Amino acid sequence: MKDKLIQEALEARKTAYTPYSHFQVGAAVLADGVIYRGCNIENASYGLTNCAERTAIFKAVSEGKKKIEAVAVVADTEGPVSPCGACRQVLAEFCDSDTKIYLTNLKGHTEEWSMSRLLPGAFSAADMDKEND
Ligand SMILES: O=c1ccn([C@H]2C[C@H](O)[C@@H](CO)O2)c(=O)[nH]1
Ligand SMILES: [Zn+2]
Repeated sequence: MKDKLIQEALEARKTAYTPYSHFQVGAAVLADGVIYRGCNIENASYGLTNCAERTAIFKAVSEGKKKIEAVAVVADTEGPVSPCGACRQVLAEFCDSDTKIYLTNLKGHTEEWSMSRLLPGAFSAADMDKEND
């Protein structure tokens, strides 16, 4: 599944919309036996850009898949790509702490991370259980 997921992330990367940064990223998430692809989608208003990881997760969730079982991300980076903080938090919402996250680059330099390593101490719904007011 690891190789398949990375292959799908590479395919997804080809659809990236990056007229501003020209930095293409691809992601793929596995949910209930189905792989959802995502690419980064930029905007003339730069801050509205959506990363590849979030595109893939949002596609899965919008199809009713709220449990992500594995993730792959690829970009043309020196070493394995490093997801941004926003994507780490969004991944944490739908992954378990031991969910495997495959980070790689075009040379095939791949690292296998866990969700909890990618974002230690993620904010979660449990943090809101306490009475605040
Ligand atoms: O993990 C990452 C890091 C960056 N980007 C995108 C956002 C923007 O389009 C471009 C440059 O930051 O790369 C992703 O999609 N995922
Ligand atoms: Zn991101």
